[in-house]
This record gives sequence, structure tokens and C-alpha cells, in this order.
Amino acid sequence: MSLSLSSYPKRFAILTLLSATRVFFFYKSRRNLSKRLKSLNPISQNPIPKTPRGKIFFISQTGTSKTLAKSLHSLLNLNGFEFDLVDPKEYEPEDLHIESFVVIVASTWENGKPPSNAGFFVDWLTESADNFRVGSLLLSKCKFAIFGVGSGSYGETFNAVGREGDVDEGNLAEVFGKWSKRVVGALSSLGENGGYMGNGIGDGSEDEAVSEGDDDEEYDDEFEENDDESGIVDLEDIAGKGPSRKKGVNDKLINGKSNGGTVNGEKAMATPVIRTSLEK
Ligand SMILES: Cc1cc2nc3c(=O)[nH]c(=O)nc-3n(C[C@H](O)[C@H](O)[C@H](O)COP(=O)(O)O)c2cc1C
Repeated sequence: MSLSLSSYPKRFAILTLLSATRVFFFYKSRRNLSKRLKSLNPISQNPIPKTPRGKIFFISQTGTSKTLAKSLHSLLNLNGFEFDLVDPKEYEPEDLHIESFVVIVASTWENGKPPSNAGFFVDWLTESADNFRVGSLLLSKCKFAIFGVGSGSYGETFNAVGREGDVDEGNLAEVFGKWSKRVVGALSSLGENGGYMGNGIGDGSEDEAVSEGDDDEEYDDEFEENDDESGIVDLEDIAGKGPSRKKGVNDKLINGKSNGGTVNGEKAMATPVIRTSLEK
């Protein structure tokens, strides 16, 4: 026995056999592990194949909200929902009326104001929303969800831009992760109800995971929908008449004079939009 094992060819053959067996079992265990990990994530197993594109805006000064928005972007794409990650400073708010799905991840900055990358965007929204004729129809075709990032230590201005996350609690990623899953769930149920497929506009049925302006419901259901059908102002008419970053569009007439895109030396916000609505 010892004679035969000590011969080099036989030793070599046994070692080779042992190595091959080890490689085989290692390969099998890796495959089992990856199968188990996949089964732990049922959402990503069945991605919904067809979705209209939505927009995720990040309103961020030092990158926290941007990082969260990026992770949500990956999660939504992984689950088959096509969204663009958008810096609001690169976006013309007058185009909001054509969006079907908007997610905003927004930090609050000094004195309860939004970070500078969204100054124009937020002012535009605020002024338009404050106008009783424009406000209710501004996002009438759009489902939207907002996650706010702020610090409780700022008291009254805590999360003035949007609610939900408190950096002081030390669990921002966890809170955002849970909220993100609820967004995926809301989108999935819209898809199941036929409200998300095709043109991406919900049919307004009660089955949809959307609410209609009730403050309490807004944070139960991730996607808010403005369903006001009163039709006082046609946003199709307003589009292109408001302030714009697109070349030439900002040069509007205010009180009959060209403003060069500014009012009193400052960039015009929603004033022309509101003016248009009031003149109708
Ligand atoms: C100068 C400064 C002012 C802030 N003001 C507020 C505030 O008024 N309300 C609030 O909720 N959080 C406030 N915060 C906290 C920020 O919202 C928090 O740090 C957040 O993570 C920043 O997100 P960002 O990196 O996306 O800009 C402030 C932070 C700084 C540094």
C-alpha cells in the first residue's frame, strides 16, 4: 500500500481528483448561495417590462439627497421602472405639466429654504401653486412622491421643503430604504391596475395607490395625484408662456416691456404664468 501511494504518478492522480472534487463543490455552493440571495429579493425577480419614463429630482446642497436619489434610481430601474435622475437646475419647470411620474428627494437648507440647485424650480412651483387658478392644475396629469431630508435640530424649519427623514436620528438610509420600497410597491400596484402601463397616466380609479390631496393620506400612499378636473386654466396654453431656461423663452413681455428674462434685475419666476392665467 505505502509502496503504491508513494509512486509519483498515483499521488498526482489522487491529488488531481481531490482538487477537481473541491472545485466542483465550491462551484455548486456558490450557485446555491446566489439562488438563495435572488429568492430573498422577490421584487427584482419579476421586473415589470414596460414602463413610461418618470423623473427623480434631487434637491441637494452637499450630496445627501443626491445619493439617496441615486439609490432610488437604481432600485426603480432594477424593478423595471424607467426613471431619469434629474438635477432641477437643468430642468425647465414649465415642462412639469407633461410629466406622468415625479419623485422628489429634497433637503432643507438655511432658514428652511431649498438648496441652491433648486431655487428657481421651487420658487416656480411655489408661486404657481399659490395662484388659485394655476395651482390645482399644475400637476393635474402627474403622480408624484416627495421625500424630505432635514435635521430636527433646526426646529421650526425642520424639513420645511419635504417631510420624512431626519439626519439626527442616524437611520436616514433605513427610513429612505423603507420609503423607497413603498414607492416600488405603489408603482407596482399602479401597473397591476393598468394605471402605469401604456401612457403612464392613471385612470383615476379608486384601486390606484394614489391619494387626492388629503394631507393625512398623502404620506400613507406614496404617489399623490392632483385630480382637479375643474378646467379653469388650460396648462397646455400656459406652457411656453412662463419663465423658461430654454433659449429665447425667458425674454417675455411684462407690462408691455421686454424683461430679458428678469424682473427688477432678477430672473423672472412664475409671474408671467400667473399673469397668463389671470388674463384668460
Ligand atoms: C447651514 C445648514 C442649514 C441647515 N438648515 C436646515 C433647516 O433649516 N431645516 C432642516 O430641516 N435641516 C437643515 N439643515 C440640515 C440639512 O438638511 C442636512 O444636513 C441634509 O442632510 C443636507 O442634505 P444635502 O447634503 O442633500 O444638502 C441644515 C444644514 C446646514 C449645514
